[in-house]
Amino acid sequence: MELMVDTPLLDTVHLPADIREFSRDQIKQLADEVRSEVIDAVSVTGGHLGAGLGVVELTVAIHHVFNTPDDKLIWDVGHQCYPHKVLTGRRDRIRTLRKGGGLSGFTKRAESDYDPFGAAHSSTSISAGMGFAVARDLDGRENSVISVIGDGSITAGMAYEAMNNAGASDSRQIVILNDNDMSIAPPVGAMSHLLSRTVSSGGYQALRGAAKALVKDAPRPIKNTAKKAEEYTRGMFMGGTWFEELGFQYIGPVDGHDLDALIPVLENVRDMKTGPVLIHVVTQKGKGYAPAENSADKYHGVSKFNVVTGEQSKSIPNAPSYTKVFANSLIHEARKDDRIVGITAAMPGGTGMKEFGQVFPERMFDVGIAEQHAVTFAGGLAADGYKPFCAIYSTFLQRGYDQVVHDICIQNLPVRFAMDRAGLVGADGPTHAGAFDIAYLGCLPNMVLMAAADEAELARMVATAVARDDGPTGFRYARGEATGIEIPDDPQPLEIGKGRILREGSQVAIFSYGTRLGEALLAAEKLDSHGLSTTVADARFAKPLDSDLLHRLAREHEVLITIEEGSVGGFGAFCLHTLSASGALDNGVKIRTMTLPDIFIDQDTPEKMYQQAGLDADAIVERVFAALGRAGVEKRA
Ligand SMILES: Cc1ncc(C[n+]2csc(CCOP(=O)(O)OP(=O)(O)O)c2C)c(N)n1
Ligand SMILES: CC(=O)[C@@H](O)[C@H](O)COP(=O)(O)O
Ligand SMILES: [Mg+2]
Repeated sequence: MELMVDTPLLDTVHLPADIREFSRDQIKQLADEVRSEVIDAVSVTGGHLGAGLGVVELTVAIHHVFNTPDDKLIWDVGHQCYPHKVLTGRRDRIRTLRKGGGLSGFTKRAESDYDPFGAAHSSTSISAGMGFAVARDLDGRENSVISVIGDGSITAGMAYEAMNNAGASDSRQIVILNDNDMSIAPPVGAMSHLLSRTVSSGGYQALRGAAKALVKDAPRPIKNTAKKAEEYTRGMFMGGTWFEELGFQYIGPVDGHDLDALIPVLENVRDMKTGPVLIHVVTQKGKGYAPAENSADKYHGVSKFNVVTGEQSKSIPNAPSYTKVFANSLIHEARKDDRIVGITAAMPGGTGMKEFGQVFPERMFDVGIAEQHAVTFAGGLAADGYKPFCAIYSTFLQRGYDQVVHDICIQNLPVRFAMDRAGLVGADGPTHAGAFDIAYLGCLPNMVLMAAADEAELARMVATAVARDDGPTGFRYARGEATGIEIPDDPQPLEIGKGRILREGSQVAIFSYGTRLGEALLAAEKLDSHGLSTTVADARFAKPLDSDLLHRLAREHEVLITIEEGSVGGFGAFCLHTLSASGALDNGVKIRTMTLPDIFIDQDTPEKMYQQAGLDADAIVERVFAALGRAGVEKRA
């Protein structure tokens, strides 16, 4: 491995066992070297930087004090785990982060014994930790279980479910609350206010000041006692009470960058053999790297960057992102209709709700990492006459699924679900793929489902969703850049359940749903060159399907291909159900459904992932040839 930074101490460390006997000064030097290594590595890989920089000292201290991997260390979300990976035998691969065949950008069981539980969706660590703690107790083991959860992630309902259960149990579990007063954007909600009051209360500060003055020149033993008294007072003033009422022993807040404070606290907690403990650690997201510290988002997610200047490499886009098109379209519609409101679950930037909120600050709501609440909150708004657009990535909407069924569809409430990141998303890998929304929403009565094949279609689908006020609507669109085609100035609503034909042929029909349309048109060109006249149609709707169009394609062609950027059980299945119900399959049409394979696909570039998934133009051609029993086309280069 080519060393990019000067890390003489880190070079001697392969696993945490190598740092257990380090002196305090060595631990401090090691933390500095780990920080340099992470900055250098992410400058070439891109990825999540700010969160990891904020937990460098905490990571080194935990692995120094606890006997990992026997002591279980569970990271919430896992985007902050790069320092952890550097210290747990993966430094040699750290520059493969988020690349095809490389390290995952999150913790992953299959990757290391030091990753006892995978993550990426937030707020799971306390629940998982309790599972490990109870298993330990049932086995009669003595290991520690440490869950590290951020101030953003602890706002999600699942964290309260876990604390409610853990707080009432006598299972020894350590929860470290990493409070950096940031989520992806600044944190929102009452919990965030409670935490930020923790160290800033007037009364606490006054008492602290008086105590400090009293013991300023006192001998060390008195100073130490005063320090303990100060810590206890601090905890009593604030959040500590709240957590203690839940059954956790609260310790903190502790400066998460001060190893002289951190290590003794971790050692004490390690040696306590009592019930659940919550250590409130205060850190700074992006700590130790000025460009991150000084940026609004603390370099939460970055592309490759220049280490000296912090300047990120930006590719010049040929087209706006689908997110941008969504935001602009919603703003355009909201200017005409003041009943339109926008909702995000802690992702204003990623969903485009930030732009919407800049124009309509009183009509945009960031509810924190709380997708379940976001959905039913939207339901309440819709039930009382508003037109809520719930902008939640496809993958994160999974967190609010029962709310979609129970609160929205059964009551047939006109909530609009704007599902960004549909399909495969690249570097974030399987945990973030928007693979299942067609299947999990298409099976729900009352739901209308659309997929945008390009940005003009997305703009029309936003208009369609605005116009549909008699039930729930979902529309999906891909991560990243759109196609560059022109967007209508005043997009008109689509006719519900109507698809469109883009290319007429007579032997093969490709019925596409979503942005695979581009590959379908490419495949049609290739098939034509092999003498196979090919029709290409865009379904636009997975529910209700354009049944007339589907039956026409099945009736007038020898081969019918359906294709979607979704799992089995989605658009293709709906087509098969429809054709089988009418008996149209009896006429011998050779129908082949092309979906994502029934596996979780590891990270790579989206193009490579779709190639692996068998959803690119060559794969379409191959499926047609196979259906016709003809020799396959020349193998792709
Ligand atoms: C269920 C879910 N919703 C949204 C996200 C997107 N997300 C990733 S990190 C993050 C913020 C986490 O904030 P915090 O827990 O405070 O960690 P920090 O980045 O501050 O270290 C969000 C919203 C997610 N990973 N999981
Ligand atoms: C860690 C996490 O869940 C988010 O940061 C996510 O990686 C954002 O995804 P996008 O980069 O597609 O917005
Ligand atoms: Mg945070």
